[in-house]
Amino acid sequence: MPTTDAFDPYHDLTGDQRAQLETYEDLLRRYNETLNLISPDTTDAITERHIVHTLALRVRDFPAGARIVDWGSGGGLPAIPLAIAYPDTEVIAVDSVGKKMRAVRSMARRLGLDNLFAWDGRADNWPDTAHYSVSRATAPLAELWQWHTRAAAELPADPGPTDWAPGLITLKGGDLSEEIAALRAQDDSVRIRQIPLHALLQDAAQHPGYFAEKCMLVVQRS
Ligand SMILES: C[S@@+](CC[C@H](N)C(=O)[O-])C[C@H]1O[C@@H](n2cnc3c(N)ncnc32)[C@H](O)[C@@H]1O
Repeated sequence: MPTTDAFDPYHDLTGDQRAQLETYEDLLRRYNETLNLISPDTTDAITERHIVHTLALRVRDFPAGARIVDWGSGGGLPAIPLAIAYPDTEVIAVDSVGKKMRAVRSMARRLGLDNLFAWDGRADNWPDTAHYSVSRATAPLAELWQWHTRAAAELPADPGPTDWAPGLITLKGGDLSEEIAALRAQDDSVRIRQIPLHALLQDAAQHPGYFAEKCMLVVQRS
């Protein structure tokens, strides 16, 4: 894993990928005028609050051929930034609100993303499999882990040295001790790691204070 003070969430991205991320920001702002995809308080800081935040997941990589499901994707976060950053993966946005998934499909089409799919329905009914689960601000950890384990498939090859091991990687905020305890009570075979975002994003964020209470929680089978 890169040292936290050197991490750049945009590392390795081509000019085209950076342009796609900018276009996504514009689309998100525009679609948000009629749909509740992101909090209106954040539309002036989309890069930091939504793109940098979700690209923190790039502290490790997702290998080519991986299938990544984003539970409760809303306006495509983190699904769309990941689909842009990892064009050789398949990313599936899942959300129970049909109009949000229609917006995600429409944005994906405009962005020329053919590796991004959107499925509308409840997460526990998703009928497919994935190697990785990601999520931001959707459900308690124990519930996310249930969704992940029901859908989890084995990676066809071992992940590379800079890749995530298969599992759940979720972005959360606040005091997580109760959520973590609830997951341990449900399944004591899991390994849980907490990565604080304040240190990780201190060079990438204009206002690192925003990430003071935020972290990435990584859950894997031990
Ligand atoms: C707070 S929003 C977060 C959206 C997005 N992940 C983000 O970070 O901007 C939570 C989303 O999860 C969806 N959601 C909540 N429970 C769900 C469930 N059981 N199945 C599918 N989607 C769900 C909601 O419809 C909502 O769009």
